[in-house]
Amino acid sequence: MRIDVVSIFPSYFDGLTLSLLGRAQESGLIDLRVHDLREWTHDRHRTVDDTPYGGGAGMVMKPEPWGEALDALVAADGAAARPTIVFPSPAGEVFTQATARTLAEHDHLVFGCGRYEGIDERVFDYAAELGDVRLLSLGDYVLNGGEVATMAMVEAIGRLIPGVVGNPDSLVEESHEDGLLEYPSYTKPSVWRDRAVPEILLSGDHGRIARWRREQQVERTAARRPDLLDG
Ligand SMILES: Nc1ncccc1[N+](=O)[O-]
Repeated sequence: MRIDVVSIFPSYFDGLTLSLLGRAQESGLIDLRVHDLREWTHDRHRTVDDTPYGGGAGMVMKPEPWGEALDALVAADGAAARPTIVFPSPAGEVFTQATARTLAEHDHLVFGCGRYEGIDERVFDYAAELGDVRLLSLGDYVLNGGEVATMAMVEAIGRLIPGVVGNPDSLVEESHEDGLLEYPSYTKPSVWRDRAVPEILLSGDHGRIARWRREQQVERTAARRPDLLDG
């Protein structure tokens, strides 16, 4: 999978080159390319924003640099399939594990990180000519830009790509994989500060252990995320 990220703070993504995703990039499973939006400005101040039409506080990201960036990144893709172009936004649909699974199937993702009060709306419209546009949100709160959300989404998507995570079984029994929160985990010592590991887990009875774990999943989900049980 190729992932292009466009941001005015490209160094934000240095973290993605570490550990799991770092190894995936070395092995060629993920081709991550981070770009500075200012590469596509032509004035001395490398301007990327301006005041909003209609008034209002803050600044809006200008369409021109985004248009040139998208042209460069999608065209570079050659005749390949249309990319999916993600704009992280609090005004987007919520990004979930299901979204991550879907996007992990794609060959080329482009992430456009907005800053300020956002990106000129015509950019999303133009982007739809180049690829499948998705405005996605991590949740109902406001960050200063799309970079942190892009880090989270790239990690959630990247780890689902076959070969990125050492043991694929560890992807199966995770929260949200089966619509429930994951069961509690324990390791040695069997007693720690007078707290013992549940006896059932020491029994060796794998059938009973599986049933206990499922009960724990349902109990925890009902207590912490009853909304997941409505589905
Ligand atoms: N919550 C957000 N706030 C600002 C930019 C992006 C966001 N998001 O969740 O994708």
